[in-house]
Amino acid sequence: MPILGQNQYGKAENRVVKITRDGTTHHIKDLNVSVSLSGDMDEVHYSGSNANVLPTDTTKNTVYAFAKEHGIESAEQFGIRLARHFVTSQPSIHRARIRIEEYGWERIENSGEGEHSFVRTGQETRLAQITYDGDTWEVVSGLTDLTVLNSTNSEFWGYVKDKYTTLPEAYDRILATSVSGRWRFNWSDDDQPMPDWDESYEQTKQHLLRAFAETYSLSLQQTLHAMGARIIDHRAEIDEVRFSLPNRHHFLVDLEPFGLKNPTADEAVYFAADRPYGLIEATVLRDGCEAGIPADLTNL
Ligand SMILES: O=c1[nH]c(=O)c2[nH]c(=O)[nH]c2[nH]1
Repeated sequence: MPILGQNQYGKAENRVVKITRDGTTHHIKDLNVSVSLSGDMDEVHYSGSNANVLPTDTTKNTVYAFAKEHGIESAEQFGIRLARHFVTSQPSIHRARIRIEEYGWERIENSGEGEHSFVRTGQETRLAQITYDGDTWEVVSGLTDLTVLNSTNSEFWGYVKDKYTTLPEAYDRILATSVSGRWRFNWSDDDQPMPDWDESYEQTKQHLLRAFAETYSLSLQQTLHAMGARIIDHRAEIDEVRFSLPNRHHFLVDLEPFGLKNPTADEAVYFAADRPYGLIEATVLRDGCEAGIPADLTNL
């Protein structure tokens, strides 16, 4: 009989919005939570016996009940609580992986009573993935869709040229990307003090933004490394950072046909291409640590 391989199951994309009322000032948490469990699941696959199966519907209910019962302190904290619950409460479940996307909301200042109006932030989506096997924790946090641009301090030249190379060397170009990043924490067991997840997230985001802004770039690869290195150097709780950076090319438009010089000393007009795009991906590791974040971030 063919043998069952790796398997996992759970409820994906539970959309949880929690409003907390502090008098007339309200707070909002907006998450997309995916639960994935594995354990003694041979029988349900081989014979259809559901004796070991906690229904995916129950995992969904647990997400909502925990949001009410325990609150959502941070995406990581919420994921840790859920993972611990599934693994410790069900003998047939040996491993839980919780993936969370968090959408940001900003307050709209209004002149009416109370603070209860919000606008979705156009910035990044925050990400967290928590994996627990009853013994060891792995927490990988990150973000996606954080779009950044430097309008100077970027060059690209001195590259390999073959008979297909047409790219002109650039000594002053736009460097733009939409940052997708993941970082792995070295917190792995309950005896270690837990990081302050929100503080860590905010600081890590500031470090990667500062490194992007402050690096005089000779390639997006160099900028990527500077972003990762700055995080490793400043955040002791993080051992590994991986980025996937699409190079959002901006091409100077040829305006000669219209008798216009482009660029001029103080103005330039670009065509912002959406595809194809260069895709620059790399991991930056703390010395002596092993990589754990998969090469393809869509697999995380
Ligand atoms: O920063 C860059 N890195 C590359 O590898 C590359 N390749 C390319 O065509 N443009 C760029 N820019």
